[in-house]
Amino acid sequence: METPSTGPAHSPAQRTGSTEPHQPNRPADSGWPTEPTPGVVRIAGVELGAGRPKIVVPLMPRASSEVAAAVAALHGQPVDVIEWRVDHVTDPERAAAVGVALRTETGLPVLMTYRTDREGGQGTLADADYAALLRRLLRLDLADAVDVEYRRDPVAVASVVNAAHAAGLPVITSFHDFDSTPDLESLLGTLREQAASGGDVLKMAVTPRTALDVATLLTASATAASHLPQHPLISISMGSLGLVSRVAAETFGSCATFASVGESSAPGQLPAATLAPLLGLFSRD
Ligand SMILES: O=C1C[C@@](O)(C(=O)O)C[C@@H](O)[C@@H]1O
Repeated sequence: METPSTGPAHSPAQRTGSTEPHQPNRPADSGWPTEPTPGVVRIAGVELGAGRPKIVVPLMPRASSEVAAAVAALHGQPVDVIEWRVDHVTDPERAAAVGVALRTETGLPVLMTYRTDREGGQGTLADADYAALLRRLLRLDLADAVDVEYRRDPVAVASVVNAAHAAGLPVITSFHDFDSTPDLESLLGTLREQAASGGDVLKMAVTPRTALDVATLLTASATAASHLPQHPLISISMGSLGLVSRVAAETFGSCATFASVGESSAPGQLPAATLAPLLGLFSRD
């Protein structure tokens, strides 16, 4: 079975195969196929939508001084992609310095995410400032993919989507519900809207109250996997009740799953080292 990377053994040069500045998802740099494979999205060469679900580990440094320790903790851990939770940076003016420190400390691909409290994060930026911050960090080449909460102001969403795509980077659109699990039609509706707003990978993370809610999320995931085959999905039923969605991700068509190393960023995340062998158990390879 294909296994995840373990920790920050990669250097940026190893990742791109060159010592040139990192230009993710640009085939000329890396020898990646020039024709995109349908339904596969690459984050700096890590394929979402092919093979086993990829393990994404959120890191939440508040300042650049915390980056080295956060990255060191990844050593020997199964991790494919780092999610940089920009909303935890105490001063948004310092976010670029944190991103540079991350790039310096690890060659692992970086998914950049900024969330407000409604979306499970710490951020307080209004939509226009949120979009401006993400666009600035993208211009500085501090991410290999960006997450956008698609229900924000459409103008702000479009500006981030366009900036990412202009840079050759994929967009993960997200829908979070920390109170409930919408019904099946609503969940499928959010995925269709995410696709229409430019998402390459579509994510839903919802909260179950009953086992049937978990089943609803899983049904939405399996249904969308066959109806929207161009878009890899990430489907999460949060909390301990929804754990099956994280470990049986592959069974229900989810291309990635979030896991912790140290602090977790959402209810129900397992430690990456616990999750990796469980993903293997559910693998069809
Ligand atoms: O969207 C997600 C998924 C997540 O909420 C989870 O449930 O694991 C964790 C977040 O860090 C990430 O941005």
